[in-house]
Amino acid sequence: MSTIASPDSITLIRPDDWHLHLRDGAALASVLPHSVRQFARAIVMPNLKLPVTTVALAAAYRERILAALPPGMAFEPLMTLYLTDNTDPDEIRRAQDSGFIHAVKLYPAGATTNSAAGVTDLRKCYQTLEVMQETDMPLLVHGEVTDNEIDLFDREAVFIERVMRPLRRDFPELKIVFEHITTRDAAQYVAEAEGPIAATITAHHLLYNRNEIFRGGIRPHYYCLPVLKREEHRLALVTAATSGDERFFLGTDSAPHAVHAKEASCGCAGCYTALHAMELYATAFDQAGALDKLEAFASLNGPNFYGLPVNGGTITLQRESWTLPATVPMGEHELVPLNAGEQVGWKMR
Ligand SMILES: NC(=O)N[C@@H](CC(=O)O)C(=O)O
Ligand SMILES: [Zn+2]
Ligand SMILES: [Zn+2]
Repeated sequence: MSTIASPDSITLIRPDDWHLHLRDGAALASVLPHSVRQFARAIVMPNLKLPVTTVALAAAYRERILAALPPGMAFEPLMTLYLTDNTDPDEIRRAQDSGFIHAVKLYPAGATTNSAAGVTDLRKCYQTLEVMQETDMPLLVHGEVTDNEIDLFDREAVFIERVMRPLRRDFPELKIVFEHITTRDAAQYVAEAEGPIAATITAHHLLYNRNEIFRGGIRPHYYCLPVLKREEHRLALVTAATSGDERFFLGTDSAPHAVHAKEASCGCAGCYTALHAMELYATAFDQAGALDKLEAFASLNGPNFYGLPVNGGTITLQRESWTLPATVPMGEHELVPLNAGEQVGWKMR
């Protein structure tokens, strides 16, 4: 392994982002260069306004992403399909044959941004899940129940009991990624479960607890789903990410929303971190005294789970303070990145 850890500089095998929102159209063109600078590949989420429910839609979306790449920049979009109550099991076989679709995403209907077309009852998907298990197609899970009786902060923990355990009992060989985990419950569940399961962890859930949403007033740019949790949960996530356990890997969940959609009476969920993702992860691992564990988390564990080769090339992160811009363009609008106008203590070279 090529890791050279030192207090002021770290060189890693080029990392990937295993959970990313790129949107479409002019917004896609604005945000894509940020991820391309940071990552060699990304698992691209299918929650467009018109969800990416078929191989044909995924192929067209992939072409739009490739067409929006800055000239001379290499980046591989790893496409996903959006699971619905009606996903045809044969679509999974076509997806597996396509070679460019690497996973299928479960959004419980109503759980998050553009999830209205999501799954209302997982039992409706059992034939499709059967084919996924058989063909080794991973299921990526937004793991929150949507029941209004369940407290917002408990929705991930309740999901484990109500959905994840029955699902994994019925499909023990199905590859599952528990996306953007936010609780000690989820970290423990993934660490201890039998069979092919992994989890992505965002930089913001490693760095912040729920106080951040309310520090000095309501701060919509720290609002995402699943929502930030208590400090004890943040600490459990840091422990998981820095443990060296190959089940945990990097997924930014960078989720661009225009500033007017975030700073509103009913603001959208999502934090934008594509601009400075590796810097934020370096900060979190550095704070934990675990920079030597960053390469496994960012560059090795993901490809290992997905059965893809590790990237060639390296990136270098240096301890150096720089100021995040207040806004960046997003098509005809602007977006406010996480940490806008603040100092970040690491810089990617
Ligand atoms: N994470 C978020 O808060 N938002 C994501 C959707 C998601 O990943 O749940 C988005 O698409 O905006
Ligand atoms: Zn999600
Ligand atoms: Zn997401």
